[in-house]
Amino acid sequence: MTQFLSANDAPDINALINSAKAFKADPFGQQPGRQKMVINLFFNSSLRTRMSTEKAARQLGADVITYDASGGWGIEFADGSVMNGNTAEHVREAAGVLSQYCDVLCVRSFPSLEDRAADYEDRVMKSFVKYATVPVVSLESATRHPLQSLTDCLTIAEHRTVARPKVVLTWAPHPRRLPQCVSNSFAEWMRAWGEVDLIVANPPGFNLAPAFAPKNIVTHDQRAAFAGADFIYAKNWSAYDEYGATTTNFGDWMIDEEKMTLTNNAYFMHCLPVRRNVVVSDGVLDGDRSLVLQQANNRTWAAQAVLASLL
Ligand SMILES: NCCC[C@H](NC(=O)CCC(=O)O)C(=O)O
Ligand SMILES: NC(=O)OP(=O)(O)O
Repeated sequence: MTQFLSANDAPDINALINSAKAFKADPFGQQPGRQKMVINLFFNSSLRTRMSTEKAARQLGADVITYDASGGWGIEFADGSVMNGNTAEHVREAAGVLSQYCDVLCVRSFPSLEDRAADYEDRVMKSFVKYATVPVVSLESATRHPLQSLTDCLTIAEHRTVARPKVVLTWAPHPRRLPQCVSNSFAEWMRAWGEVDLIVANPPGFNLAPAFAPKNIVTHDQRAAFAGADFIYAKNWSAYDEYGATTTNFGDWMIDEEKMTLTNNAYFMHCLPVRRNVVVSDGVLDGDRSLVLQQANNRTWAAQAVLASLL
């Protein structure tokens, strides 16, 4: 692996899952990070990604610097721009400088949700890849969250009781408009992994980009989708078609105990952070089929598998 931005960068997902399992069993078992440096650059908030990636780097023997880029110099991404506005340095210099300070560069940069073409070009992440001379890891870009998705594969692999579980990715209400990244990436990885039957349930107008969720796996009937499901993966996302739009007219999309009875005693999954009693009821989140804390734990092992491969 030379970078980690999408499922395309992981030619063998089961090998990564097995590597993550090995680190979970023996966190300090390999130290490919000794005398190496990992830099984490965050343009947006984080709890899990920040802590688990730092922990992963340290357990591999690496040193790690985390930088809150939202409080730093404004970075320019447009080529040929006359920089007489608010941006103080160009990504060409920023990426070039940081590459001299580290062996792996990890970046989080959410979408604008204003300009679909710009967001779906993944310009920020791609610019760091273009101008960095070290491997780049996505900590959630404008379109994807691959470390979360690898974690989700690991968590499903650990908990499935049938070879090919039914997995439902369901839209859920939220008071703010959120990125499509987690959901795009989850669908991308489930399909690339090829070991689950994936259905995506969302209200009309909220279909994900067809490249991630083709029409034949999408339904607008959440209750029908839940029938016989082994895993329910909940997430809000804003609209792709009417880009960035959301609704406060949520309808009956929150996940609660009654809906979970439609499933095959399914596990409940969410990447966190989650809005209680908006996305999911307390009863489901605190219930014994909720995997949200196990998922957050698995973030460390997934990050360790990826960083070990790149270091
Ligand atoms: N990294 C995991 C999710 C990050 C982000 N969630 C959020 O912004 C939630 C914020 C809130 O609940 O206000 C998202 O949906 O992509
Ligand atoms: N799941 C996840 O990425 O959480 P953070 O946004 O807190 O890093």
